[in-house]
Amino acid sequence: MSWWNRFSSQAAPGTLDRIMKRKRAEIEAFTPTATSPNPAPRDFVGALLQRPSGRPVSVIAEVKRKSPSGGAFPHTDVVAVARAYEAAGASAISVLTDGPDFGGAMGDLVAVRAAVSVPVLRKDFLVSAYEVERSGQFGADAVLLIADALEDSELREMLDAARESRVAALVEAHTEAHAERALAAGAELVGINNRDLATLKTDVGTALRVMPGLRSRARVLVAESGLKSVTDLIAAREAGADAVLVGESLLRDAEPGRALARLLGEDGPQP
Ligand SMILES: O=P(O)(O)OC[C@@H](O)[C@@H](O)c1c[nH]c2ccccc12
Repeated sequence: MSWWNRFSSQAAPGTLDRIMKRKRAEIEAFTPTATSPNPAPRDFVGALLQRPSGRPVSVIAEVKRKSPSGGAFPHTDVVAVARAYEAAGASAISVLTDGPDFGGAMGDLVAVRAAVSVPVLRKDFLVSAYEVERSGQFGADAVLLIADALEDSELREMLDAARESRVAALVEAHTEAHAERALAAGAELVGINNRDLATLKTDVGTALRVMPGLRSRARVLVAESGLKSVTDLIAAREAGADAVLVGESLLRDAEPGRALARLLGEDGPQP
């Protein structure tokens, strides 16, 4: 890396910092709506632990219209893609609800949940217990919490809110230190993100290095980001993953459902 690149990447605020600033400003303007009863939650943990036979791991398949690292994806009908994922064997669907950076909306979560019967994860940059509760009211069976971006006290409050709302919480970390913070705060489901959300650089070795040290203490381990092949899934399984979270490599395909079937090793009838 040249001195200029090193200088400019240090000088520029990281992507995660930029998004979290926006999210923390948004929450102030967030007006509570009338609360509706939480619909019967679907069992996210059970879905990830019941690995269908013959598959290396359970897959949480993600829908998003764009991303800061990947640009725009060719599919805009996230409901159709979610249906195709379910038909191809996804154990759960991850729905990006952030608008500015991922082209999503809460309406996508509601529409996807109505269209599939597997559990649905709300993927966003949540900053408060109130948003966790509200996610459940909109039908999220699980929420993502990003340990690297939250204080310990926030993480605890949000985990409490998730338990009260009967919403599963997948706590994501990019480093071993943040994964330890997640466990200390009481997280049972831990995701290791191969992508550094500050620099957007992805190293699929990250989860493989960090997961073995967490295996005995996490109920569910998920390897996240940058996964493309059956080999990647087998490596994740061998490092202790129960599930993987995959978006981009499926969304780049003309047929994301077929791409998922291939990833699960089901490329048509076996001889
Ligand atoms: O599209 P990919 O590289 O397969 O990655 C999916 C998912 O892991 C990624 O979208 C993600 C992981 N953690 C996040 C936090 C916020 C936004 C997005 C993410």
